[in-house]
Amino acid sequence: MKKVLVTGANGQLGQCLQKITPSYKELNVIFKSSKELDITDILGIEEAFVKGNFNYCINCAAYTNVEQAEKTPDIAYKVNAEGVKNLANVCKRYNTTLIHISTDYVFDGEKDEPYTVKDVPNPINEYGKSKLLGEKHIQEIMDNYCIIRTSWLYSEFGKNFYTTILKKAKAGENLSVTDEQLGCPTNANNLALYLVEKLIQNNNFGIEHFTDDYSCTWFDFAKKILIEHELEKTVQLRRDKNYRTFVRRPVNSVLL
Ligand SMILES: NC(=O)C1=CN([C@@H]2O[C@H](COP(=O)(O)OP(=O)(O)OC[C@H]3O[C@@H](n4cnc5c(N)ncnc54)[C@H](OP(=O)(O)O)[C@@H]3O)[C@@H](O)[C@H]2O)C=CC1
Ligand SMILES: Cc1cn([C@H]2C[C@H](O)[C@@H](COP(=O)(O)OP(=O)(O)O[C@H]3O[C@@H](C)C(=O)[C@@H](O)[C@H]3O)O2)c(=O)[nH]c1=O
Repeated sequence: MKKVLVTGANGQLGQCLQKITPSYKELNVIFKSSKELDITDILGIEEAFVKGNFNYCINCAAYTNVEQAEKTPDIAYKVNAEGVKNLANVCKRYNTTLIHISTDYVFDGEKDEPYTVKDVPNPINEYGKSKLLGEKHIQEIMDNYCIIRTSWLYSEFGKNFYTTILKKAKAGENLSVTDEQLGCPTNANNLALYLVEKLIQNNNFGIEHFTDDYSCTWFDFAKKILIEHELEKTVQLRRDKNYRTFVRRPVNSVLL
């Protein structure tokens, strides 16, 4: 039986993991929400690990509000860099393998081709910079880790592009969506399945990229969402070249 701690358990990916792990009898998974375990609280983490005997920690905890991170970067760095550093230190001490989730936004988006794990990150916004610092802390501190970069996560849980577009469309709002970014929408349920398979196979080292293997623009993705819900005839979807946003985002963040 493998004992696994999941941090940030009430977020999107955490909830996808909560949905599937009960059917894996070889895993004993302990889920901790931000209220139950704050990764910026060193003593709290220590207390969880001293009692825990965890073989693995899957870190789903993060500050993911890209717009707000640009306005108040301190909170993003506190969670995405310092919080991750805390986890890396404690995982090392208790011989726990850390599986950490990172993002396509560590890249600057200027490449004409998909980004591989060999490409050098160069984030262009505070969220991406804070996530890259988290990656670096893990690499400096640990040997037993897996950093999985993914992109454009969506699911039925929480606030993400999919649920936002659907909510707007169902409320009858006309949509205006940027076609200025290219990336890989990834169903968080698929990532959850991949993570569980990794735990079972004990196959967990270094940096990886995981996506659903097709790329499109946010505009294309919005169109797909409308079609899936048979809303394409009732809602007007407009291509937007100047969607109002405070933050620079990578133009191409397709991961290979
Ligand atoms: N969403 C996306 O499109 C993508 C996400 N990722 C990465 O995937 C991972 C999972 O993302 P996702 O599930 O979508 O994100 P969510 O924002 O849905 O979930 C993140 C969770 O982390 C929790 N959290 C925030 N601060 C802390 C803290 N100090 N201690 C413990 N928990 C905390 C949040 O709790 P609370 O709500 O209470 O603040 C929330 O439940 C993250 O690392 C993210 O960077 C990568 C690529 C794309
Ligand atoms: C809701 C909406 C967004 N947009 C634009 C804004 C943005 O450029 C893009 C996507 O919107 P979002 O708010 O989902 O963008 P964003 O928060 O940048 O999404 C990112 O989140 C972080 C956590 C990641 O790690 C990334 O992989 C990526 O998923 O679409 C529109 O053009 N029209 C709309 O109606």
